Amino acid sequence: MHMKTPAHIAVTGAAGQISYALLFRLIAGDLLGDDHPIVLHLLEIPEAMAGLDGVRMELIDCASPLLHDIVISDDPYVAFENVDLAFLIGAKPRGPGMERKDLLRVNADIFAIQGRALNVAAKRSVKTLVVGNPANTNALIAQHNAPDLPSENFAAMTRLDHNRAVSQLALHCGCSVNDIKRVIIWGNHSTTQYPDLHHALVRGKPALDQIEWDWYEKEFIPTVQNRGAVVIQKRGKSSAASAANAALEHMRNWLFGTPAGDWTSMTVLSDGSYDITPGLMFSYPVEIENAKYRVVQNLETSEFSRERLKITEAELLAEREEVRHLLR
Ligand SMILES: NC(=O)c1ccc[n+]([C@@H]2O[C@H](COP(=O)([O-])OP(=O)(O)OC[C@H]3O[C@@H](n4cnc5c(N)ncnc54)[C@H](O)[C@@H]3O)[C@@H](O)[C@H]2O)c1
Ligand SMILES: O=C(O)C[C@H](O)C(=O)O
Repeated sequence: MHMKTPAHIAVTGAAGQISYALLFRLIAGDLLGDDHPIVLHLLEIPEAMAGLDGVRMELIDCASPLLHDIVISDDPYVAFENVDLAFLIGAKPRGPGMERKDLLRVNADIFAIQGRALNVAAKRSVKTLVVGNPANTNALIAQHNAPDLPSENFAAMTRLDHNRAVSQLALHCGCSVNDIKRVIIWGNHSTTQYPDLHHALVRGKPALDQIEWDWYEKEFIPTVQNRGAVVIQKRGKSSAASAANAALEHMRNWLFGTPAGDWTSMTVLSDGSYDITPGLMFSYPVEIENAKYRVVQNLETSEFSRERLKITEAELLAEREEVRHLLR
């Protein structure tokens, strides 16, 4: 088989639990395929470098034909040198009883520093996915601190919420996830997010004609909004393997496109679509072609939807005020 030129992939928080679920899938070819070698660029804080060395040893112990090299560092300028893709995962997770925005003060600086490092060190075409919470506002900080990189190459992850919504709907309808299309997560990766089924299809027909409104409003929406907290309650730790899976699927769609007739949810810089303040990192339905996303336009929004879009927008505006000092 003809092997391609190695792709350089940065992963931050590389000794953490999401990365532990992601890295081994990357070197198994789950993102780029089994003809695409990978150089991993792993970033951690000094205290976690010993743990990261253990992860490096395990990666080597896989004898993966795709693993071309591993760079490990506690310096983002070293870790991000020449990278094509960056998964910004490293940040503190919330514990039981916390909201994700409680992490803003602790985590925001990380994304200013890493944005500046990407701006200097990464390939000009680097695609950056922010996973660390609060993901939308952290992505905004990273993007602002990387003014020389295209702003459309920064995104935050609402794909886990999207996947949770798809699975909940499939379970309720007694069908396969393959029968579900056009689910949307709007807004913030937080409890104000709006999981919208107004345009969703189940077996090719409108979802809202096949489910009871009461279930949609009183069970489905809160279940998706609170899924992360419930996993934390049960596991004592936040979702990790499902988060790694979502990060991989987000990046795969971003690189290779969304399937015909469907879209995905991705947090990107608002251009004012759907009357959302331009310049916020907001989750939208997107279609992707030739590695470029396009926000799906002209979807009708009911009054019920518009109210919820405003609630999640207001939360993002408030988060942005809190980190104003980190935005250029
Ligand atoms: N967007 C989503 O859907 C989603 C889903 C799950 C988790 N998360 C978030 O992802 C983040 C990571 O979660 P986790 O479970 O892997 O946490 P974890 O605590 O297991 O791992 C985080 C790692 O990041 C490292 N780290 C901290 N600061 C760093 C820095 N400046 N540079 C590099 N590394 C740094 C830590 O040393 C740690 O090893 C959390 O903020 C969590 O809330 C987001
Ligand atoms: O909920 C959390 O704090 C972790 C993550 O954002 C999730 O959605 O599982």
